[in-house]
Amino acid sequence: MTTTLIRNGTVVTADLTYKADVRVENGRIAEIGPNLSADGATELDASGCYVMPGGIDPHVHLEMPFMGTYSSDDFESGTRAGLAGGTTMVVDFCLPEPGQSLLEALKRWDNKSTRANCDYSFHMAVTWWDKQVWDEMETVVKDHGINTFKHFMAYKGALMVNDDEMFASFQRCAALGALPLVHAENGDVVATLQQKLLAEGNDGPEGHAYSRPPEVEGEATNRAIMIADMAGVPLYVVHTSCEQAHEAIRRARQKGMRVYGEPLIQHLTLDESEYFNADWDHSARRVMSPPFRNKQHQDSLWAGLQSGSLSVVATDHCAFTTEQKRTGVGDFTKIPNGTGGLEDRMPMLWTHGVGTGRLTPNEFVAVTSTNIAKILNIYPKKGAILVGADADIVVFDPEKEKTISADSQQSAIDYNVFEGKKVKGLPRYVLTRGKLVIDDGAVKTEEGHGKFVKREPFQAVNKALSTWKELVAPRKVERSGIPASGV
Ligand SMILES: NC(=O)NCCC(=O)O
Ligand SMILES: [Zn+2]
Ligand SMILES: [Zn+2]
Repeated sequence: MTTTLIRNGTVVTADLTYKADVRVENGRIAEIGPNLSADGATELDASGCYVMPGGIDPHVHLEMPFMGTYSSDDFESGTRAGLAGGTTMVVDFCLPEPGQSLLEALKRWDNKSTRANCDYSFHMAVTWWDKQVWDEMETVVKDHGINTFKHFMAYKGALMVNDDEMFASFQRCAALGALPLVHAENGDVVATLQQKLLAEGNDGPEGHAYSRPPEVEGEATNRAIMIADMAGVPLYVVHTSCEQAHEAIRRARQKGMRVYGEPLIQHLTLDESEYFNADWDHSARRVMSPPFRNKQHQDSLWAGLQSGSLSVVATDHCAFTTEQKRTGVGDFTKIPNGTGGLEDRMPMLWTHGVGTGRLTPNEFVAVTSTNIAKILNIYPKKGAILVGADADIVVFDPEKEKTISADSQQSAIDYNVFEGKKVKGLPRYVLTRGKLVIDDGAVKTEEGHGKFVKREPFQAVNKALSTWKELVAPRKVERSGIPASGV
């Protein structure tokens, strides 16, 4: 493999900013320092740019079977879109059908992902529960390198699990050194509100937003946090969209609980007015769960990123075409839930975060890459600019501008929820394990270059929690002089 020298840039990591060149050899970072010699390396000029760890998007659904169809970006177009925007690793969700073996489902995901242009990993979803699932969770962790398990508290009658199943699975995660994830919405309340709205003739896409008020998310988030605490396991809450859910996470963290919240770039930058557009297609294209919220909720999410109560910015990239969305004409509950964002997460967050002074460049790196690398137990292989780390690097030009448009995007769908938004801050170069794939606007991705990233269990937080749990476990009180039974 070629040697590459990234020259004259400013290295920005989650905790440091300094001028240095970066040498890449055999897919890894080989040397970092001032004025490194070229030695026949291909040189990339990073003058005026920041040299940062490539983004990690821990929440994507590529070719996801959902609501009677499949999301339209697969591992090829999805990872190409990610790379174009500076994201060099994605984590998808393996979804067993109810009753299906977790290991069977994994085979399907292994087949789909061979087309990936960048490295990837999987979360395993727990979509049903019995002894087989309990058994297979161990194989998933120990033999397949998957240390995260997702639980849907919504999508009643499809992916949803109940509290008893969730508690059992969380306890299993604790024993295996794995991290449970939750989609936190009260699925029973949502289902009831959906039926009520439809009965009242409220069948348009705005009905989707009305059926999922912030309270259904706040309640479920708090419930999941309490269940995780009782199981003695950390918790990761995906797509945190509102103050009610953020409040529950903030409160738990202040009490010392290990709970991580993940806002999406969509919730940070788009609001609920999208659902009241007179154009049905416009609103339906933005139907996702949880729905977009108002400005107060957005302010809460930004504050969470600034103060550290929220940890990661993701996309939940789950892209459906306009035609697919139209399945829900006359019944909003049939509109496939999901929006795109993989190509736009980094530029949109830079523009609306760093560009407005809400985030520092170091905080930007933390929430797009380093924090999630630590949570997933893949740091510093990923999420770092350090000698020995994988050369997943974005050379980011803070002056480069564009207007987002579906006409020029990599995603396979026919629209973009950020259409018309101006961004300032874009990749000049992107390297995935040392391979230059975005070269000053030219896309040179290689299908199949991406490799599965195994993740070890028992990260430090699990160990700390299990030590504490053992210390405070119920213990029988040994008594002398027990009185005779009263019976
Ligand atoms: N978020 C969404 O609407 N679609 C993808 C599936 C999920 O994450 O809930
Ligand atoms: Zn979800
Ligand atoms: Zn999702």
